[in-house]
Amino acid sequence: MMQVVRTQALTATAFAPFGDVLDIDGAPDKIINQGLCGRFHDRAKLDFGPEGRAGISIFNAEPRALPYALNMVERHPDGSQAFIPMHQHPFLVVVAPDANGTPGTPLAFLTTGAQAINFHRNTWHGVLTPLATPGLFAVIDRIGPTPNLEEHWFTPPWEVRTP
Ligand SMILES: NC(=O)N[C@@H](O)C(=O)O
Ligand code: NI
Repeated sequence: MMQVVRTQALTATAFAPFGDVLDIDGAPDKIINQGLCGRFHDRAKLDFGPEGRAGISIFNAEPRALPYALNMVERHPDGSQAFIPMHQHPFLVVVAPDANGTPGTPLAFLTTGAQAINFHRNTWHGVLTPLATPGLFAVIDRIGPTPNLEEHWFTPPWEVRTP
């Protein structure tokens, strides 16, 4: 019997146990560039571990559609991972709490199109999941000597649906 998880709007508060939401909500921390730019300063907890370093990669991902079969979540024990869209389309962000080494009930968020996210180290999450073309993202994550990947496959998959 397939279990259903309903999408909800991404907010910094709801996402806080899992990571950071990067957006321009509220006033900027600094006004720079002769008053022509607001800087929302240092808004993500980046973590690349003692052996790793920061890397920026570009992901060009196939768009998915809702309802979405969530077959797998993964986590990166050695570092954080940020998804920064290079477009303004909402995308799907799935996370799950850890329950003694396996994921608990997943949560599914839809971004506004003007949000980026940063998963904290070792947070169960769905892989990058665009919902439109281009599925173009900058990804900031750990480059290092270890695999830095743990996967958990759901059988049966969860079904991600809008409310
Ligand atoms: N594997 C990879 O580079 N990306 C995944 O970690 C992901 O979360 O999409
Ligand atoms: Ni990942």
